[in-house]
Amino acid sequence: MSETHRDQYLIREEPYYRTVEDEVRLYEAAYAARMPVMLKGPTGCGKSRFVEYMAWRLERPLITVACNEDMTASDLVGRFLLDADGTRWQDGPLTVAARIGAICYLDEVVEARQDTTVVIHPLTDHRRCLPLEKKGELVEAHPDFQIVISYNPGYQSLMKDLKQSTKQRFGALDFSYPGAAIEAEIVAHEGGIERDQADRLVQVAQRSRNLKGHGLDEGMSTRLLVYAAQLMAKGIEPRAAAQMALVRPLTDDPDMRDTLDAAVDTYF
Ligand SMILES: Nc1ncnc2c1ncn2[C@@H]1O[C@H](COP(=O)(O)OP(=O)(O)OP(=O)(O)O)[C@@H](O)[C@H]1O
Repeated sequence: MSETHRDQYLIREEPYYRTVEDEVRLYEAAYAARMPVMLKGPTGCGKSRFVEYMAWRLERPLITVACNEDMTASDLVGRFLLDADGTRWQDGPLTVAARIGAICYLDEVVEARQDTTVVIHPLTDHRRCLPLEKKGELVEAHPDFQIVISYNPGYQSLMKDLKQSTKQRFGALDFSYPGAAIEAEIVAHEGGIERDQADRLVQVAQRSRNLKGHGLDEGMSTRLLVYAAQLMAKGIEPRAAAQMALVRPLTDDPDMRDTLDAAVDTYF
């Protein structure tokens, strides 16, 4: 595999990542052991940003796959394609990652069907290999290869959960929305607004998070707070920005919308 091929997956510039706890040290140790890692936490709380940051820090290529329920094992592993000269094998992202020694990040892996998820099993234990059954090849993972998955326990249902035999192949790091001061620092930095405005956005979000399970499936994510901040930085009045970025995406229920709008009005 050519160096150029590997290079295209390298992250050149340091991604902004605000450390929350001990996650960098723990991840580094897991990577050093080439332990598969599961990042658990709600949507938009910094999991993807963390993997990008770690890939940059460790100088490893990063291949990200957004999983969905229509995804098949071939989408991960590869397939034969028909072209003018006949058939040609094309590696899927997991196979590419295993060959070039990338960190392969499977985002929202629980979305994938279980028969798709099991293809990662031989890569996540001592075998560290990937059988390409259709091609009749056994790919030995490059020594730098590591698999990382993200998983939102909140969305879990009986139909959609990872098998124990999958879960128990990973070390897991818990992610959640950071404490108010750190989250405001992130929102101010990412959104380009003053700190006191960011503090207020975080207060609104914290209110919404208390409503989780009481009419809301999820509270406002850090990602949404960054969106609101970005609108404010473009000159949109805070109330309008908060309604557009924080309240409307979250709920279609008129009562809940009024409750959240009232929370916005308290702070802006
Ligand atoms: N600790 C952090 N440091 C820097 N930015 C952060 C941090 N946490 C969250 N963010 C900001 O929040 C945004 C959303 O985070 P990210 O995309 O990593 O979420 P995620 O947890 O991967 O969500 P999903 O599961 O929906 O993919 C980022 O683009 C970034 O702006």
